Amino acid sequence: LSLDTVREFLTREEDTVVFGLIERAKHPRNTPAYDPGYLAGGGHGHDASFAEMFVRESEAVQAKEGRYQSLQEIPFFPFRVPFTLAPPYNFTTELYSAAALVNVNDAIWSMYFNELLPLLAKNGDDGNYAATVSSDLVCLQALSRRINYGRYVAEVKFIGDQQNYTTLIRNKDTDALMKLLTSEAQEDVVKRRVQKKAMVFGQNVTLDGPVETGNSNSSQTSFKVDPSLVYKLYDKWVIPLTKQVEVEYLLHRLD
Ligand SMILES: O=C(O)C(=O)C[C@]1(C(=O)O)C=C[C@@H](O)C=C1
Repeated sequence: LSLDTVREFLTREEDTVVFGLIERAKHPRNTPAYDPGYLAGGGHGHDASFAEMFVRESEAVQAKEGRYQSLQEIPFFPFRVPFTLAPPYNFTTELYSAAALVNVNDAIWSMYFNELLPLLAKNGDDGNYAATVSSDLVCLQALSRRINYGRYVAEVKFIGDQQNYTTLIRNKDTDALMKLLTSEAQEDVVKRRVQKKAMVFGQNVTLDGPVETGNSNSSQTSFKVDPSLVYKLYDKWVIPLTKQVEVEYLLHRLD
C-alpha cells in the first residue's frame, strides 16, 4: 500500500458511487419503502421498513457467500450476519487488527436516508419499492466501502510518518491528528473530479451531434444526477466521514 494506490482505489470507487446515484435517481422517492409503519400495516409483524429489511436480508445472503471475509466490506447489520459458507480465501490484511473494524456505517445510514435521498430522488411513488431499495443498497455499499477505506488511508499515513503520528495518538490529540492527515489540495481535486464524473456519466447520449460535455453553453444540458449535488455529497459528508474514520483508526493504531 502507498498513498498513490489508496488514492487510486478511492478514485475508482467514485465511479461506483456516481453510477449508483444515477441508478437510484431513476426511481422516485417512494417514501412507503422507508416507512416502518407501511410493513406493519400489512399485519406481518415487521417493525422495520422495506429498505431496512432489504438491506438486512441481502447482507445475510452476501455474508454466506463471503462478502465480509474481505475487510474492505463492512455490513450495516453486523449482528445479523450469519457465518459464511464460503471456503476461506487468503485475503491480505494490510490493516492493524485492533483498529481494523473501525467504521461509521451508522452515520452513513442516517446521512443517506435523511439527507441525501431527499435531494437525490424526485417526489413521487410508482410502487416499485423492491427495485428502489435494491438501488439504495448499491449506493450504501459503495459509500460504506469508500468512506471506511479511510482505515487503509490512515494506515499508509501512519507508516509514512510514524514518529509524528505516534506522539499525537499517545496524547489522544484528535484535532492535531485531523490536521496532520488533511490535504486540502487533494480534497479539492476529489470534489471537482466527482462533479465532472457526474457530468460525463450522467449525460444523455444521442446519436446526433457531438457528445455533450456539460460545459458547453447549451443550457438545455441536463444530467441524470445534479453534478453539484455530487460535489456537495463529497464536500459535506463523504470526505468528512472518511476523515473521521481515519482519526478513529489512528486512535486505535497503538492499542
Ligand atoms: O487522499 C487522502 O490523503 C485522504 O486522506 C482521503 C481524503 C478524501 O476523503 O478524499 C481525506 C482527507 C484528505 O484531506 C484528502 C482526501
